Amino acid sequence: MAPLRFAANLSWLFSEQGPALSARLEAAARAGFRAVEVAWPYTEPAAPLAAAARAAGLQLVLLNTPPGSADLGELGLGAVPGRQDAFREGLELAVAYARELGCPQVHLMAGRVPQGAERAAVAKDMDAVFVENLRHAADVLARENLVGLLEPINTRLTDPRYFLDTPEQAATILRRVDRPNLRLQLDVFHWQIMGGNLTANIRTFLPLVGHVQVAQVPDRGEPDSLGEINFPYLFQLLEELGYVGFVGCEYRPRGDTQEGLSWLRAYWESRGLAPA
Ligand SMILES: O=C(O)C(=O)CO
Repeated sequence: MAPLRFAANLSWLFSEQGPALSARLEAAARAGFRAVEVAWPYTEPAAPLAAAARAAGLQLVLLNTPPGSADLGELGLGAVPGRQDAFREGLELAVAYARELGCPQVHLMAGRVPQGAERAAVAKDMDAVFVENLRHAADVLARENLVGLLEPINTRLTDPRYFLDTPEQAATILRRVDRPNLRLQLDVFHWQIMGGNLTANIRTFLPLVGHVQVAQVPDRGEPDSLGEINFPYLFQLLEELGYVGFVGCEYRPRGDTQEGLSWLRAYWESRGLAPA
């Protein structure tokens, strides 16, 4: 069984280093990471960011398509009717950053039920828009040898208006879009909140999974913080099932990020891996 490869999510970890991604990259490398992910790197030019990642010996493995308009309360545009042009523009930006940064995966954010709309009234239209946008995105990504990811985000605790919120919904959409370079982003935090049954769901949906993210439930802290999920068990399950993608550490440190990484140092030690 190959040990899991962890990626530091620089949008959540190492915030004590300040907002500059270059400082967070250096801190992640010092902590022993070899890979990172960033939600939206677009506030910084791509070339210096790529140089900083190379200098730190880090691979960027995931970034998101842009969130859209804060004024409209948007968090992604993939499934939002009337925003197809903006989704395609955002996709082009994400692809340009992925190309410059050598990032192989793009999280194609579905987005929220628009303000003022009722989910039941717009769900069919949003589903059709999402499928059409995903077919376009898959073809654009394929030309760059990139993978697109669909992430269900829980609507019970984190984001009640998000359009895509269960692995079943995501799997159905993936089947309808039917593109080999579109895969599932398994965020354990969201799956636990939306229904748990993690062992069975991971076994069922892992063939579709291109990326995993972890955080404890309910406080979204470190995997070894007090909560519902037994991560040593889940890490072993992912290894036994032969998962070879990355595991994104997308959680809110209780204090200093480095001090909170004892769970990962313990994992590396248990697998005979000495951080650099
Ligand atoms: O909110 C999350 O879990 C995400 O991964 C968004 O990028």
